[in-house]
Amino acid sequence: MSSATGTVTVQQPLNYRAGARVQPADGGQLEEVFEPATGRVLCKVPCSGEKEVDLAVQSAKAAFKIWSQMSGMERCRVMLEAARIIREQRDEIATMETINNGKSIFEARVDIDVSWQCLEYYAGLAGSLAGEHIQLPGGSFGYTRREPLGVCVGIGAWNYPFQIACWKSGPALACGNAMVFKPSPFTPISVVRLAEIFTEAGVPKGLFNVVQGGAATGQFLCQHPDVAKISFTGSVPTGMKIMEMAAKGIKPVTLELGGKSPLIIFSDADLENAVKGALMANFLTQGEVCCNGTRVFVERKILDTFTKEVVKRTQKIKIGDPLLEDTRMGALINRPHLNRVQGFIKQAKEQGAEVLCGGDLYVPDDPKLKNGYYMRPCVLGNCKDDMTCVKEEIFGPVMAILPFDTEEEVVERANATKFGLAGGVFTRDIQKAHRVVAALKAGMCFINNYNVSPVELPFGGYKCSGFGRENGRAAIEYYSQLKTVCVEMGDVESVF
Ligand SMILES: NC(=O)c1ccc[n+]([C@@H]2O[C@H](COP(=O)([O-])OP(=O)(O)OC[C@H]3O[C@@H](n4cnc5c(N)ncnc54)[C@H](O)[C@@H]3O)[C@@H](O)[C@H]2O)c1
Ligand SMILES: C[N+](C)(C)CCCC=O
Repeated sequence: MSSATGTVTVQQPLNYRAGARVQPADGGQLEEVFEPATGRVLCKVPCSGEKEVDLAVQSAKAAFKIWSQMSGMERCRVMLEAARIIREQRDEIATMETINNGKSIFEARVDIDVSWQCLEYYAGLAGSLAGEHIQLPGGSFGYTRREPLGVCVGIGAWNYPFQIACWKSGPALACGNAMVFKPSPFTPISVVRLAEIFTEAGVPKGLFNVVQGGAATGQFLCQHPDVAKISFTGSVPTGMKIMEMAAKGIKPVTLELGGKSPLIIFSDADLENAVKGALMANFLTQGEVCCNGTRVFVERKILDTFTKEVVKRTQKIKIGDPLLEDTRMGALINRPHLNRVQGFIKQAKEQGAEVLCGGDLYVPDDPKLKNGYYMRPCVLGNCKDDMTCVKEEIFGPVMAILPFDTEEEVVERANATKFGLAGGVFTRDIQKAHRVVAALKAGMCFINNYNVSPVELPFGGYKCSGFGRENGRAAIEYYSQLKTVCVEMGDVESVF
């Protein structure tokens, strides 16, 4: 694949089954895949039908028999090798991600680093997965075994295509499972590279398969009788459908869904860090980040100073060709999504919010970028809690600033949402910081920073933002099951 913006075409098949790229056995409708930076079509991908989904699941089932019998240490070695290859190919994979997603190359490299770190982390855990030994009366005893689930399905969103696949396959494979992964039809490219890397590293052929397609393909996967678990990253409405399908087969699910997270800035915060934190909380990946702190509550005493500084720095964000080293904001994922984000800004204005900066379309000077999906990052002032822009997930570069007066008031307002993915607080008062995060109804809270993602820390939501956890030791619980064995050392005392 050539690597300059506007020059790429993707020709190889993007399904991956039994250790090789394949055309789907029953590929139906063709999905056009766009390069967000230019609006060009990168390729057309056939959506996998029921037959291809079944072949992928059967391929995973066969590999599961081998992989699940290997020791944790053997699995560890293979996963470490996969992590090493990703590290070695970091720039190439990051370039693919940027071309398909539109995010800056600077950020894509960070995503790839987080990806190999995730595989390394779970490789490290694989060798120490163990149960317990429990003594019982008369010398009898019991023990528990941590066993894999079987074939797990991963369904991903388009904002972190490679990273999401690693966050799911890392713990799944470490626990001895196989996986069939379906990326978003908007970003089908980089995950196939991950599949190749796993094979190169030495996983049994078929252990990690990729099927391409949209909702229909996803449904075939979720409904397949040989699938043991579904791990989904995406929107709340799709999450509900996934849960309904999983319920029919009593399949466990992990749901990583949307958010509308609060970021609370107290007047005693280090202003420089708070401003940087607010930008990190809103403008990574063009604002298309599930855990973004898009409701920025600012203590009234510092509202003007904080807002002025945030606006000044937001206006300086370098937008443009995402493959250029100094670009910090690339293109949104596609035209309909850009229009949707613009619609939210229009509605915000109608409802009385003030656009303090940005929000308009951005047309780069470079002629090859003129059909790309760019907009200027936006800061909204004069926001009220009941405005649509404050209640709904926009999933674009739009920050809403809301003043507050007391701790009690801001905690109540921060929690007044159906979502509960993340939250953040900036203050120098350590007791206040811990008190506030303890009161926030959110799964991932940050104190004096935002949107950092160490793989050692569990990540996941409360309320409508989902359940189950990715990353950290916690994810092991969601990719394994516990078998209890009760061992009698004496004679059977029968009641009959
Ligand atoms: N919590 C997290 O970790 C996290 C991370 C990234 C994105 N997200 C959320 O994802 C959303 C944006 O992503 P999106 O637009 O790709 O979400 P989406 O729900 O439209 O799609 C997500 C995935 O589900 C598939 N899908 C759609 N309908 C399906 C169905 N009926 N059955 C099975 N699969 C189906 C899609 O093809 C895609 O692969 C946002 O709400 C964002 O907050 C959450
Ligand atoms: C890596 N981040 C920035 C924490 C994002 C995690 C995935 C959410 O969309």
